[in-house]
Amino acid sequence: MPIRWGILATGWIAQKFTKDLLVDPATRQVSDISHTVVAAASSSSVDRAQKFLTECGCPQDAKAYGSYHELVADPNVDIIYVATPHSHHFQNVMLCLKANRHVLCEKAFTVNAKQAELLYAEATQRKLFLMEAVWIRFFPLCRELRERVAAGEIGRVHRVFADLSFGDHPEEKFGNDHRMTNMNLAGGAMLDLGIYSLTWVFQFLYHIRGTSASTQSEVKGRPKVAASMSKFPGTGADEKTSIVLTFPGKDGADEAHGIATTCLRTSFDPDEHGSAGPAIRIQGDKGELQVFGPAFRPQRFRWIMTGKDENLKEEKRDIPGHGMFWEADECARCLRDGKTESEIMSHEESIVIMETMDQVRKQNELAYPELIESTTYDANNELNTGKKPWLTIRLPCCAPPCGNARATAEHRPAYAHNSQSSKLTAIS
Ligand SMILES: NC(=O)C1=CN([C@@H]2O[C@H](COP(=O)(O)OP(=O)(O)OC[C@H]3O[C@@H](n4cnc5c(N)ncnc54)[C@H](OP(=O)(O)O)[C@@H]3O)[C@@H](O)[C@H]2O)C=CC1
Ligand SMILES: O=C1OC[C@@H](O)[C@H](O)[C@H]1O
Repeated sequence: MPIRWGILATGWIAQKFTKDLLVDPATRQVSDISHTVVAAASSSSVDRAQKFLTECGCPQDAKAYGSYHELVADPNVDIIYVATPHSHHFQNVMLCLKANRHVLCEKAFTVNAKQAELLYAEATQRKLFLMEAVWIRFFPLCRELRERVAAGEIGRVHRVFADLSFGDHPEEKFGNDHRMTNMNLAGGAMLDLGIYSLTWVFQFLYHIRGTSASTQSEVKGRPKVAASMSKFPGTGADEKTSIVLTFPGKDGADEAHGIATTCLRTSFDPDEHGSAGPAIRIQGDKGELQVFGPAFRPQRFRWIMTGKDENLKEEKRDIPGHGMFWEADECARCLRDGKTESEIMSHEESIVIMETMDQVRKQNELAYPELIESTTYDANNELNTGKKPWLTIRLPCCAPPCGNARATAEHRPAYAHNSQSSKLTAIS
């Protein structure tokens, strides 16, 4: 029986994911599970949900709903894919769980770690499957690289650099209302892009530690965090974030460093031909593994071994589609096998990464509005019902401590600075 998916929200990534779900698994040599889409919901309108189903090529009898509440109540849905902005994830996922639905939720999983803990606790208590959709972890390429590094191919890993940055002009490309920059939608480079840089660091300095003969002597532990953020003048969301993580070593020795960076103004690949080199470098005492960006959809890598000549030959792994089906396959297998979490993206690791990002934000005084930082679930709040009056309300950042040096008087009438409480402040 195919796994029956319900899609919650009908935006950009929902469309990519849904089309991937409908790709024949045989094209990726998968035959043990399959997927179908039985419903989609839009908080905007039922027409939008219907249009989405049609455009994605979903089965004719898939149901279109004009609210998230109707979707979660549909008994034909096995698992719901949550594809709203991160600001909404806590409320939307809890809505699904309270209706006893399994869930795959887009990254960043939540706005803060406490929200993540509450969701995972609710899922565990209800024996429901729940996973953060960090899709790259399920790429065959990433599985292979984790295995080869865990097997000791580059020796003990001492340092990982990882970057995901876009060289856009964010004022022009996103403005102040887009989810990438809008504080009300938990905008900013770190939660959206930096999470991939962190994922690369965590895969090699956290996830695989202690899992093989070669990493058994390594300690697995939460990193120390030191980070710097610079803010986007229009809204105060982070536009540049650089994080240095120190992972513990045995008896205080052999610590490893992870350097995760993200930026909305400089590209990981300025000429779009790869001339800038690898976006990810995993450095061990026997050599270095380099992975070419984008960090969110890697296809090429190379090994550079200490003291060897034939080093620079690249290897490539093709993706027969967008690449989101591999995480969906993992969900299907977990449901089939009665698992409530995936070992590849565990609840615990998802929480540790959220805690890391909490620390980065705290060190840099970045707080989101109370509505979206809240850990109080409310089935009927606007994040679940799709009433969006608050979208026109902007949080601010034209004065200390937001650090927005470029703000000028002309910004000020548009924004109400409220850094003390982070509450939304209405503007006319
Ligand atoms: N894995 C990946 O490669 C990617 C993951 N993402 C993640 O997916 C999530 C969504 O991103 P993306 O699809 O690009 O975003 P979009 O803005 O394209 O879509 C978000 C959807 O959420 C719903 N929504 C509900 N309330 C709001 C609101 N107040 N403002 C905006 N949208 C609202 C809307 O659907 P409706 O009206 O139908 O309810 C909207 O279409 C983010 O968390 C992002 O990090 C994004 C891109 C790539
Ligand atoms: O997850 C993502 O990956 C691709 C990016 O374009 C997008 O902004 C981000 O959300």
